Amino acid sequence: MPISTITQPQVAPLLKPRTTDSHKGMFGSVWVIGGGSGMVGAALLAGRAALKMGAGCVHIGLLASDAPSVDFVQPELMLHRIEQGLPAVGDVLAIGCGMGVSAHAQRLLHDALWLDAPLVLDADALNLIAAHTDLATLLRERTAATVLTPHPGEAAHLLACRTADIQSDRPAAARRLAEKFRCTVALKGATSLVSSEDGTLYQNTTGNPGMSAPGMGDVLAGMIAAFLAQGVATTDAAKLAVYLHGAAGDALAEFGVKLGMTASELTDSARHVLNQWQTK
Ligand SMILES: NC(=O)C1=CN([C@@H]2O[C@H](COP(=O)(O)OP(=O)(O)OC[C@H]3O[C@@H](n4cnc5c(N)ncnc54)[C@H](OP(=O)(O)O)[C@@H]3O)[C@@H](O)[C@H]2O)[C@@H](O)CC1
Ligand SMILES: Nc1ncnc2c1ncn2[C@@H]1O[C@H](COP(=O)(O)OP(=O)(O)O)[C@@H](O)[C@H]1O
Repeated sequence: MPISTITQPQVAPLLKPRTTDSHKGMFGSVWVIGGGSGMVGAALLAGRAALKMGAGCVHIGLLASDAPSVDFVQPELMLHRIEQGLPAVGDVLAIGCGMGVSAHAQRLLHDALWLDAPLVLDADALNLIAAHTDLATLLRERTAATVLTPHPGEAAHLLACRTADIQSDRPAAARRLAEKFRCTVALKGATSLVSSEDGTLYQNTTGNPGMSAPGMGDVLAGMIAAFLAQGVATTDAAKLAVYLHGAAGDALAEFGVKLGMTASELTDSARHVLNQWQTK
């Protein structure tokens, strides 16, 4: 099956310019659940990215016992410590960033998979699904939109193979994941691939090695969630986010920010690129 390349003219119009009488209620609410002990930053990065991609409101549910109650860098975010069950999440839930694989994380993911709301599953949510067949079954049986965002290591866990096997035939891996779990899949890495549920493949050519830095995947998960919350269709949201994420990295590289690029800088760059597209 041919693989089409994602282009700016395809993805830039997917997010419509705002009307003059718009209000925040029109742009959806995103919840991010993750941030276990020592990895609160992953959930903050995802939540900040969702906010800066235009989501109407963003809540972050943190598992860490020492979770902060406010993000002083981005006080627009609403932070919650999740001690027990899944809260009433909004329009879209991104779950897994820095979440860990504790029994608590496993229970939260179990309940999330039952939700009739779009989900973005990243990082430890993927590792948990790889490790627990009941979660994998729930995922396959979901009817609401789901996007999986594995890096090659996570993809290998999900397909019970080695990272090298994934890398040796990335298109086959992306398609197998989409068909196995009946989801849209963004298989990350240099030249990320997006597969729709039916196995249609799209390759992304934006991005550069400066992006091989911690937290970049957390930002991508937040971006996809924000676009879903704003009404972009599932596979389109993944394509838009993957292309824009790479383009934001390329814009930073053009300014000489290569080695030492940070995920926070990439988020701001993505906002800049997105706004440039909207004014053209
Ligand atoms: N600030 C924070 O709080 C942050 C927290 N974070 C959180 O940390 C948690 C652990 O997530 P993580 O991805 O760092 O580790 P992990 O799942 O063991 O995978 C690493 C292994 O995967 C592979 N691999 C990955 N990419 C590859 C590629 N392109 N190409 C090829 N292989 C690739 C490679 O495997 P190998 O080649 O060794 O088999 C590599 O050794 C998670 O919850 C995350 O959200 C992070 O987001 C960072 C910021
Ligand atoms: N060499 C590269 N070229 C293009 N994109 C890259 C490169 N290295 C990393 N990326 C992108 O950065 C992100 C890294 O995500 P991930 O591995 O999940 O990191 P983390 O877990 O630290 O957030 C992915 O979207 C990936 O496509």
